[in-house]
Amino acid sequence: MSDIDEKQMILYAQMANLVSLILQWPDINLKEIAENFSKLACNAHTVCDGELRPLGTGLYPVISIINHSCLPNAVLVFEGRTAVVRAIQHIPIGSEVMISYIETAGNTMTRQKALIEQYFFNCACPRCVKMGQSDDVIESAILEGYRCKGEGCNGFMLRDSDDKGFICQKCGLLRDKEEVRQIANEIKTLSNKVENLAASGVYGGVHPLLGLQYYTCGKLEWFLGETYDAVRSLTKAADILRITHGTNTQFMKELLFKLEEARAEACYKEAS
Ligand SMILES: C[S@@+](CC[C@H](N)C(=O)[O-])C[C@H]1O[C@@H](n2cnc3c(N)ncnc32)[C@H](O)[C@@H]1O
Repeated sequence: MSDIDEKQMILYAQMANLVSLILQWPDINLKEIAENFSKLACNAHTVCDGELRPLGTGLYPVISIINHSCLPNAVLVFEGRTAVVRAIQHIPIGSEVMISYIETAGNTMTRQKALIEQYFFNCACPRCVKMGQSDDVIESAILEGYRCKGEGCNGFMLRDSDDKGFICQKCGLLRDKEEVRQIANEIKTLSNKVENLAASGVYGGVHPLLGLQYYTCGKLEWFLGETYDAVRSLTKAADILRITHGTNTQFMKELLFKLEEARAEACYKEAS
């Protein structure tokens, strides 16, 4: 038994014990409960909102028969509590529909670790088999993402709740407007690089995270008064996300509404 298996087994046994303590049933079968936790972990999916923020965990029997690939041909999204699988490329008859269980924007080592720890398998998808090759090394560098530049801190920067700037989730460092501008440029450069990779087939063409990156970038550009750039980014976001998310969700309606608003503002600016 590997260290990971042992750690997970201990965790499930502890969780089963907790259930037993809460329920206080005389004939409770601890082994069965621990096994059920283990089955749940392998078969459940994280329910997310339109912007892929996790809301909870759900068990969907039909969805749980779908295998994983880090280069999937379909995506799993949620419309409220309803799970929807959408093709993101043409899937020939007889080919397996595959979704990603994890964040595909991680580098190969990070993805492999996540899959082993939660799903107990070694992924041999077309991206994972390239581990260590030059393509994989370049991809890792691109996927490092935006990190806090605070001394000694490597936390991630996220938009703060007031939408005034970016705040590090680890050390609390706040970035001012000029730095937000730099971040927008970095995201744009990153998105363009990811788009180039997508075009070369590494991401399979359409990816919800790429669409969300354009969406974030468009909102930032709009916030900075760069309306034409915002229209361009929001249009790219809409082109991708209408495939991965459909057009009927509240999230997409908001995006399309923002795009219309940005277009109207751009027209007004041009006319005045
Ligand atoms: C949600 S289930 C998927 C359906 C499962 N293959 C079945 O037949 O019921 C998740 C489990 O399937 C297996 N699995 C999924 N994708 C895989 C892949 N690409 N390679 C190997 N095993 C995979 C792993 O054992 C994982 O824990």
